[in-house]
Amino acid sequence: MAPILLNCLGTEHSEYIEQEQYVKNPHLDSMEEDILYHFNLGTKTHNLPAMFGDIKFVCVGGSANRMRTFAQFIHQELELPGNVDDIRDICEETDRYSMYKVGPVLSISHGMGVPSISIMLHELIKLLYHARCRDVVLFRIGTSGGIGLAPGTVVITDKAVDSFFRPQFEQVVLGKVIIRSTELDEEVARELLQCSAELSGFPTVIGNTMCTHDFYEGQGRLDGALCSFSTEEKLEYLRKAHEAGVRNIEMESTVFAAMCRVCNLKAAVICVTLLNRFEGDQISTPHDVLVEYQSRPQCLVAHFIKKHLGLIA
Ligand SMILES: O=P(O)(O)O[C@@H]1C[C@H](O)[C@@H](CO)O1
Ligand SMILES: O=c1cc[nH]c(=O)[nH]1
Repeated sequence: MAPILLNCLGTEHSEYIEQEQYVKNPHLDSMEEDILYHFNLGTKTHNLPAMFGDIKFVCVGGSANRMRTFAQFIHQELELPGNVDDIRDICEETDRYSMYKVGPVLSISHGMGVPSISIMLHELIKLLYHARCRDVVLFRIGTSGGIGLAPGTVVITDKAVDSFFRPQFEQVVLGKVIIRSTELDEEVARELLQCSAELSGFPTVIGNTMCTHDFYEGQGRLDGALCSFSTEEKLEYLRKAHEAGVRNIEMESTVFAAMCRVCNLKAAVICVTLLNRFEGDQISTPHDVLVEYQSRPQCLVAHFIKKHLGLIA
């Protein structure tokens, strides 16, 4: 079955794709009410422009605790009034995602894997649309497995690629495969690299990020409950990935890049590497070291936000 190319290589099939607004769905305008079910928010029950209209930066990451920590960190970094312990989870009545708003910054968890982040992104992008937000930049701040990098290195994604090293995301819609491009905003990536040079606290590189649909077999690990390949086959695959410019592996970047791109949202993926996959599969680094590693993408993004808000030169 031939795939449909949507917003890939300049191919546009629908006029609405070309509109500048964030949502790309002609059906939304005729709905009386839009319930963002997994956020427990809605257009009739909440005044979304009043609650979220000033959002300029959205940071997303897998874990609810990480995103609460980030909200508290950015509150301190922006020197906002009030107590960090009072920052509350806007989605506390659902247990799907956590969401924190700190001044112009929204911090949201997305769980693990493409389906989980994809549902979150549909509702987030509609939220930004209903709230009439403008000029929003999205960041995924995550963890990953590195390829040929020292653990703790931060990778700013150039292109998000699939398991065949292709810069694309495939979505099955009505039984047909739709392919979307996964290119990210080059300027934001360059600015983030510059932020890293200014902070000079940890190694940072720009490289391709491979997004898989599994942590174990899908990432060529030998330590899952199932494994059908040899150590040599694993290493050959990782070597091929490295040759294709892949520097880290995680599980959300392709759909994140694709949805942001179609919806005219500037976006970046910044993931710290927890291990060098040429050297092993198990994550045996002590907890306190992992916590410090996870803070690195947060520091980079906080620096970027402070520069954009004019708080630092
Ligand atoms: O944002 P996180 O750190 O959750 O991203 C990676 C990819 C998977 O979701 C998860 C696997 O451990 O970590
Ligand atoms: O190896 C790793 C580490 C974190 N997240 C992943 O998806 N893979």
